[in-house]
Amino acid sequence: MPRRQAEAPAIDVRDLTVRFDDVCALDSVSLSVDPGEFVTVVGPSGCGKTTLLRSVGGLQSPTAGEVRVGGDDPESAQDAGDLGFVFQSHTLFPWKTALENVTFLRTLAGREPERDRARERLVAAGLGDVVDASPRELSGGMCQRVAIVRAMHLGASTLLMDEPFGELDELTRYDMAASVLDSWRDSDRTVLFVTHSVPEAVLLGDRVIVMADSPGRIVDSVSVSLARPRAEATMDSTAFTEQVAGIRQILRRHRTTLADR
Ligand SMILES: Nc1ncnc2c1ncn2[C@@H]1O[C@H](COP(=O)(O)OP(=O)(O)OP(=O)(O)O)[C@@H](O)[C@H]1O
Repeated sequence: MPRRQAEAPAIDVRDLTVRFDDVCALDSVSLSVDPGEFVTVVGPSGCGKTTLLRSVGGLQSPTAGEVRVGGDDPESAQDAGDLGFVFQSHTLFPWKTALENVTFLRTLAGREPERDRARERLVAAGLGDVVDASPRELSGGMCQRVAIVRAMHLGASTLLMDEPFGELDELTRYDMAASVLDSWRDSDRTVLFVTHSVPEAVLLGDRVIVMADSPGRIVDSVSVSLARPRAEATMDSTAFTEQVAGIRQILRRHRTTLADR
């Protein structure tokens, strides 16, 4: 019998509440993500985006509610190599080269390292000259790119990305966005992607989840009606500008000021 339940959502979050002492980071959040869907999450600082991602990844226990990944609990999904992560700051192994960092997670998950393919991915990410360099020889942005390549190379069916482009300069940001979109299109991978940038959320996502704070909650889910494939030029279209403006309006409507708290 296949381990994955065919009809199960890739990610199923039900009535998830996470409290830290007197902070309600997430208040009864529910979210269902279809297999193969690319879902982006935006919201003000402190609204619980990272807590949501960490909960889906099994790195944060719920105070109440439930999280399933492909029908399993997140810990089992992670053990099976079904979950890949990219965090705001990279978590490379300092004693391994860029290439070894990319192949090592596959080995840990019991898969073939596919070194040649890993090398190709690094070259495509503009890292061809530093394949054999160690992280301490690379800039922060280069390390972050290695971490993104590593997550894509792992081949996990669900990828959780938390502000992965935060450390990258403007142009590299769009190069990496294009690379993530290419890799996603060529797979049946599900992506949950947190960003502070509404344009980035619209450029990448099939759907944008809009969150608000105090308490952290989902206030809207907006389908992105732009055709794929999308590229930097997509951002010049009127349809793109309108979607971005619509989401910014939702964010503004739910914005709390310090005086509201
Ligand atoms: N381990 C923790 N202990 C105590 N409070 C925490 C912890 N983790 C998060 N919080 C609090 O929970 C709330 C949500 O934090 P979280 O990092 O999920 O927000 P975020 O939307 O990702 O923020 P940002 O956009 O600034 O990264 C914040 O008020 C934060 O201070």
